[in-house]
Amino acid sequence: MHVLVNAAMSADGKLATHRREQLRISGDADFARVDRRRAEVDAIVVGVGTVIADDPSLIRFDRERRSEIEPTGVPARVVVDSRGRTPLDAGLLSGDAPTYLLTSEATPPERRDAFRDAGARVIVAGTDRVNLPDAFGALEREGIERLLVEGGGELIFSCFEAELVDELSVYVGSLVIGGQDAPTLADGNGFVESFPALTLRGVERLGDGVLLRWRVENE
Ligand SMILES: NC(=O)C1=CN([C@@H]2O[C@H](COP(=O)(O)OP(=O)(O)OC[C@H]3O[C@@H](n4cnc5c(N)ncnc54)[C@H](OP(=O)(O)O)[C@@H]3O)[C@@H](O)[C@H]2O)C=CC1
Ligand SMILES: Nc1nc(O)c(N)c(N[C@@H]2O[C@H](COP(=O)(O)O)[C@@H](O)[C@H]2O)n1
Repeated sequence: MHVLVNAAMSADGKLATHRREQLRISGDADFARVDRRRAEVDAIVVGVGTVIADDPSLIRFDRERRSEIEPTGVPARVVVDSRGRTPLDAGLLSGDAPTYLLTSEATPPERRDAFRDAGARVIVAGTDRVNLPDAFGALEREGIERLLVEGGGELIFSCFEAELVDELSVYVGSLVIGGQDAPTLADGNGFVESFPALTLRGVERLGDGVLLRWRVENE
């Protein structure tokens, strides 16, 4: 499996304001690039914090690019949600794309059934919290080879912590958001002694911001 993390942050490293409301950090050129990347993957992944904050639908992608590389199918949507907090009327449960709910045993069976009734494919991995290596392994067995993780910061940190990330792309927009409680690119507990090593692969001006691309050097 190949895992790409892509997100947009302010010059001070924030993904959104401290109110955790969706914020347009990318400009048109970067959104068009993200749509191309979405078209190239098998699934787009977000954490339940992002679902609650943004209610994304994740069905926007560059359809021309998709038809060039993959004549059939659309990218699936995936939410990482240990306790089944995703609202049953969430945008990513509607539309034609398949949706996976990666959850844990903490979600009661009847809540899991409600997600199935809403059309989701439910994968249980972990006792209290989603075990990401196991959950991503289950996605792989479903034929999902290319994953695009869009955030938010807590999920991105966990993906790095579990050494699941192969590639990192960050669009740095020309704004300062500030706020010690605003989400950053990698939140969670943070690393203390050993840090993921990155190799810089690209620096590109896109509109009024900069796209940075790294390869992740997992051992
Ligand atoms: N600028 C950008 O590019 C983007 C910005 N955002 C912004 O980010 C913010 C949301 O980020 P954030 O609050 O960090 O939430 P996340 O979207 O990262 O979701 C985190 C939640 O996912 C659940 N989860 C389950 N298993 C795991 C696991 N193994 N590791 C980590 N999380 C797990 C947890 O909830 P539980 O325990 O209940 O399961 C956790 O609280 C919003 O403001 C949104 O707008 C989001 C995406 C992109
Ligand atoms: N690349 C990027 N740039 C920004 O400025 C953003 N705010 C985001 N947000 C991500 O896109 C999701 C919404 O997508 P759809 O509207 O459903 O297509 C949002 O939930 C974040 O994951 N991304």
